Amino acid sequence: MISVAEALDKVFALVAPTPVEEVPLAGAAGRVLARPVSARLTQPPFAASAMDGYAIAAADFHAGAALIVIGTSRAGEGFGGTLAPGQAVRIFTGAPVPVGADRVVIQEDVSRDGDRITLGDALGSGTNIRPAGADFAEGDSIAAPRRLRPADLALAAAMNLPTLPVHRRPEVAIIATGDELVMPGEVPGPDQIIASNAFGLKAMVEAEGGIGRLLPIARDTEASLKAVFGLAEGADLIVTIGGASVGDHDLVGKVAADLGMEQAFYKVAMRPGKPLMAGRMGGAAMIGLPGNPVSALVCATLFLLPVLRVMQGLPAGPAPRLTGVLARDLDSNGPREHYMRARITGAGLAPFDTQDSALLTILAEADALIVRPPGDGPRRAGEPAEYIRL
Ligand SMILES: Nc1nc2c(c(=O)[nH]1)N[C@H]1C(S)=C(S)[C@@H](COP(=O)(O)OP(=O)(O)OC[C@H]3O[C@@H](n4cnc5c(N)ncnc54)[C@H](O)[C@@H]3O)O[C@H]1N2
Ligand code: MOO
Repeated sequence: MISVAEALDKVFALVAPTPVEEVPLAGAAGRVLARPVSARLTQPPFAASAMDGYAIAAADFHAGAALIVIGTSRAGEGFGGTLAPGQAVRIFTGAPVPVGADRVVIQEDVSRDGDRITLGDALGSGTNIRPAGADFAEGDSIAAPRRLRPADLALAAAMNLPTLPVHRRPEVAIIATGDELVMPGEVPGPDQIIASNAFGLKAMVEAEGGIGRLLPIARDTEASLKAVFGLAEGADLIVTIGGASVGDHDLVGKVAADLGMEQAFYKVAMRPGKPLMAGRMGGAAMIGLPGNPVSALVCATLFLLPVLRVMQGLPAGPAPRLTGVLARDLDSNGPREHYMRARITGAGLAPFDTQDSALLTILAEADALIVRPPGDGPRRAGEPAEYIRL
């Protein structure tokens, strides 16, 4: 059995970034910028007032100065003339600072009588002027690759970039397998349960920037599995759930091989998630997840999300790990890397008493996976431990 790190490298080797497409800013949130983009203009394009007040010359900046107001500069319409010492221009936030003015005195520090103003006794020290280019200059760039956050979109808009080059959303076909499964809302037979994993997986795929395509449930026959694999045509990645283990009805590996899958690995030294497989199948990468709900979603956290990032042009790397302290003692770990469902509490990381990989209620309550290396000795409360945030 290979380690989680080795398996992850093999999964990364199965995929490449998707092609680049140009999308309107309004649809670019969460997408990954594919190449650097440059500002088409300078911001602010002119020296601008940061406050509402009066623009004056430096020579007049002293308490009690009496000045004549000769015009107005407001955002969208500046003052066309030149200001001389002894003069002031009424100015508003965002407006161009007139030629000849060196600072803006806020209106709270000024008394006005008709066209005359007198500066007060306690004047603030700042110029209240934002120089041209204070934010960015024409040609300045946003680096790539980069997951676009709201502030990035506002910045790109300010740079006068109406569209951005991003990687196409990877399309992920999700195939649940098993005779025991029916869809939510259906009435299960006496030996049946509801297919749940695919809904969690689709949500994970979409939160990471991909498109999740739920295919019909494949039954435990070669013909049914083959038919559903056929429906995955065109996907960048095929994810199967279940049928991965060693039982007589675990057919995913066999059918995938019959359909030409080149297997990169089968079985990983991890808990949960041991019967994980991956390979390439036709034009797509394929990841075969174990059927137990927690195993499927933990494997997706460790493999599917990182691989989706790579497919969108982001650097290859494992699920980010943080360090916390244990809220209670832990027994020694076995030979597989253990991802323990845990809660982050005031006292530290508190693993749930039961770690059965079938229990979705526990996973839904968990906000961390404590990572225990293979063979890790017993641990005491208060010792540091690595974890993955859920
Ligand atoms: N003799 C052995 N038996 C098992 C081994 C082993 O090494 N030797 N490994 C166990 C481990 S670990 C896991 S994990 C499971 C994984 O098995 P499969 O991937 O073949 O999964 P299934 O048998 O199809 O299903 C397991 C379990 O999960 C339920 N399931 C499946 N799909 C869904 C779904 N879409 N939504 C909700 N629940 C689902 C299924 O009904 C089963 O209860 O194998 C162990 N056995
Ligand atoms: O490893 Mo299985 O994935 O324990 O439930």
